[in-house]
Amino acid sequence: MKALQYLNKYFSKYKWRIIIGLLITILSKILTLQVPKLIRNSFNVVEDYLKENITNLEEVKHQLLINVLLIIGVALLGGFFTFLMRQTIIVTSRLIEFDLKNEIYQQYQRLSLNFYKKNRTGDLMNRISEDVSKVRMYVGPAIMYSMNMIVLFVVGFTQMVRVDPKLTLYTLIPFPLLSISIFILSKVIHKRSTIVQQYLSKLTTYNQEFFSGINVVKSYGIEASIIKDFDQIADESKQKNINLQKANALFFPLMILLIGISNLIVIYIGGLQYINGEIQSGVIIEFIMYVNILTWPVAVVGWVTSMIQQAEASQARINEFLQEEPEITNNNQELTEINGKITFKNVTFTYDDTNITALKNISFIVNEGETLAILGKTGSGKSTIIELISRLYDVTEGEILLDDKPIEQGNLDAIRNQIGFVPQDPFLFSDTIENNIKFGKEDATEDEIINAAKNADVHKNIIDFPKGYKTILGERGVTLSGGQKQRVSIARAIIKQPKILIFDDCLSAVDTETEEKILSNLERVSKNKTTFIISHRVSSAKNADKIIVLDDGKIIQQGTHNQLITEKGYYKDLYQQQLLEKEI
Ligand SMILES: Nc1ncnc2c1ncn2[C@@H]1O[C@H](COP(=O)(O)OP(=O)(O)OP(=O)(O)O)[C@@H](O)[C@H]1O
Repeated sequence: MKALQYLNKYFSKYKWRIIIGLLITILSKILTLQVPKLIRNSFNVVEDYLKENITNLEEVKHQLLINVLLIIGVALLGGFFTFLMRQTIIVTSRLIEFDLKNEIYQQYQRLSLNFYKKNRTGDLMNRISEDVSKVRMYVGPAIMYSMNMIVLFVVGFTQMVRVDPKLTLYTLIPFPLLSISIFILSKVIHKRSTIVQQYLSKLTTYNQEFFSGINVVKSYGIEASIIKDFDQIADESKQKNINLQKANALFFPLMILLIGISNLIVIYIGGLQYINGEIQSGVIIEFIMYVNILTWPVAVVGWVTSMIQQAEASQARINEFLQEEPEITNNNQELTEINGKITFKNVTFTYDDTNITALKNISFIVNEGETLAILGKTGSGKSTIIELISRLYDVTEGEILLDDKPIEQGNLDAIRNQIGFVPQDPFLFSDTIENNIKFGKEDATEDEIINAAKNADVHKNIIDFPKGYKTILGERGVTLSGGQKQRVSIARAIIKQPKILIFDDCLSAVDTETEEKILSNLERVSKNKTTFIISHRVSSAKNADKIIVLDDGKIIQQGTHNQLITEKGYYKDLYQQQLLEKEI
């Protein structure tokens, strides 16, 4: 129960709702338990008339009518309070669920990129949906049924003892047996349903991967083997489901058997007492009703216990994430002004998870408004430089200065707000093209959006779609080509008019002619902005103020285009090779 203590703050936040819920529960159960008493009275009145203890038939009719009206009234009122009980407690559980989801979501936003690298997306999604739902079952139904059970038992038991202590004792004999057997059965059901759930997610994951990779599956013609694998998982899943249903199928017969035994005891012992003249016939009916009313709360004990166990496990998983501290912290709360000068001083960086030293002793200076092009073979550390500038990671050794001050001392939001980043593999949301571009600047006007799209050379493609800028992208919308995606992503970065622009190999999917056009537009757009261009093409780098060439995390060449084409090395080789390709 330790993990669940985390929820105490929410219980305290909603304490009044919970207290009112508790009071309503008590009221509704007291009312429910009036019905057996009234029925006992009705039977006793009839019995008294038959035994001639009461001789006036009109009086009997009158008492019966009053009892019937009271039964209807009490049942209606009890129903109304049961409705109110659900309204208060279940609604409170939904409010706590909402708060908890928001808390986890805010924590997700706070955490650094490394956290996302270490944890799988499925796991992140599961904790905020599945695990929170399981916790809700504890704060809502589990608490409601527990209150229900306690109140019913205390009130019911007191009423029974008052009427007939001996019969009460006999009636309750099967109850421990009932709760133990249901507890054991609930455990079996819980175990089996967990396995069924695991198979369900196995099936979902399998299908999700299959649908995502449908192109590969179809082009390799391996549908038959996919179907075979699917059949196997589906067959195992079916078997586990059948096992679960077998356990489920035992639940009701077991309940009915135990209720039956209790009823038999009441009839037998009560019957003997009646023959001996110790009780009236109404008491037997009253006790049969108690058996039926009290059996259900006992039956849910096992269920409630398993709900609490599951919630405990889920909350422990949630707490793991909630207690995680972001590696990158904002050390300056003041919104600082940024000009865009970037200095790398002997920077070395090692990725925690793989222990790969991606950058080794890197130094360079990019003045405000200058353009730096970074070239190098794949895996040489180009993207890592960019991640450090955006402070997605902090350096392992050395120092990065922003406007001559350590980057860690700047306001994190201000830095990120002043960076327009176009990643290697652009991500567009399932939303309109317009909103995808505006993502960089929420309050952008239509003119600004069109202007950014024109500068990214994608405006003409967009207006060719029947719905233009309102075209929906993504799974149920239009699929853009790789080059079109890159250009929408460029428009998103430049609309922000940031101080620092970063293009991470983002022109790889466009032809050289479009590349030329975009580059000349960007030259205009990125005037006075510090710009980083990562590329595999000399054509993207040649106009930069400075060029650095990386190999295995080290700078092996640096200078301007004119300097580097005269120097023997990677840059000159690449230049000549790409010149040749152009001529061919
Ligand atoms: N998130 C990460 N976790 C661990 N190692 C990483 C991570 N990202 C990159 N690396 C490793 O760091 C090295 C440099 O990678 P980086 O992505 O910076 O290279 P790159 O020059 O941008 O390559 P490419 O041109 O293929 O994009 C590689 O060996 C890579 O495997």
